[in-house]
Amino acid sequence: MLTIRHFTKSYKGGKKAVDDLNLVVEKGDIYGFIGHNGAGKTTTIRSVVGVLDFEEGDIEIDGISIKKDPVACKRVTAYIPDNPDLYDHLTGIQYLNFIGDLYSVSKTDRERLIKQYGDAFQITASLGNLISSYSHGMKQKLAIISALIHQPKLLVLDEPFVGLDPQAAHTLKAIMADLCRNGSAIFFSTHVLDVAEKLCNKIAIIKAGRLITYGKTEDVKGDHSLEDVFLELIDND
Ligand SMILES: Nc1ncnc2c1ncn2[C@@H]1O[C@H](COP(=O)(O)OP(=O)(O)OP(=O)(O)O)[C@@H](O)[C@H]1O
Repeated sequence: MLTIRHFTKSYKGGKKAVDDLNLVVEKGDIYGFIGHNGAGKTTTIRSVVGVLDFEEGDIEIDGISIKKDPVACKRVTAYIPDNPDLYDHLTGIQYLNFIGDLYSVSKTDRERLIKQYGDAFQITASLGNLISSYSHGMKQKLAIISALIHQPKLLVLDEPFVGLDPQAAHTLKAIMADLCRNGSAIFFSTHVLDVAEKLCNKIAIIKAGRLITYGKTEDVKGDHSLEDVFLELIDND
């Protein structure tokens, strides 16, 4: 579903933020992307979703190169950034309908999914209110619902659990598992290693722009906790 080949990205005047990264996310995978601050996670994620240009390598989504046909790639991808920037002057429901229109979601699917996810995140009663009146967590829930209503083949999330209350985090984990059981793929960054360990079937660890290990969670962590493996790799590699 997502293939990253020899991906390399430098910012103007800086060293390589990501250097020769290769990764494959298959249908049904929940792939956790972990690394210390500044390791290159957001740079990779923003390039995968077509927000950031890159000079070397290629990224394919569902077999299509993001460089050759970015619109086709975006049509099947949903992206939830770490700090979603929504339209404050719209109500929650207006925003969801705007996204539904962009992705040509039918009226029936739209109503069903907004009800399903709105109820799951306990935000249905607030959807008629202006986004400017929402708390940070409510904005994050709205961004998540807007990503889910177009039923993406690939869901990409940057630090999705930061700012969510425990109940919302629990709901999101259940939805992520459900999506992947139904054949979508998820690629997400996180610093919450115990969540990554429980939720992800695959893990990649990045350090200073280079992947230092990746693969099935049980192979990456062996008999140890993911936290122990991560700390050891980050210290010793
Ligand atoms: N707009 C930018 N201009 C210049 N350098 C940047 C820019 N954005 C990121 N970088 C640099 O690229 C490297 C990777 O940053 P990135 O944001 O991808 O890390 P990250 O793994 O997402 O970190 P965090 O966990 O703190 O969010 C860092 O050295 C950072 O300073």
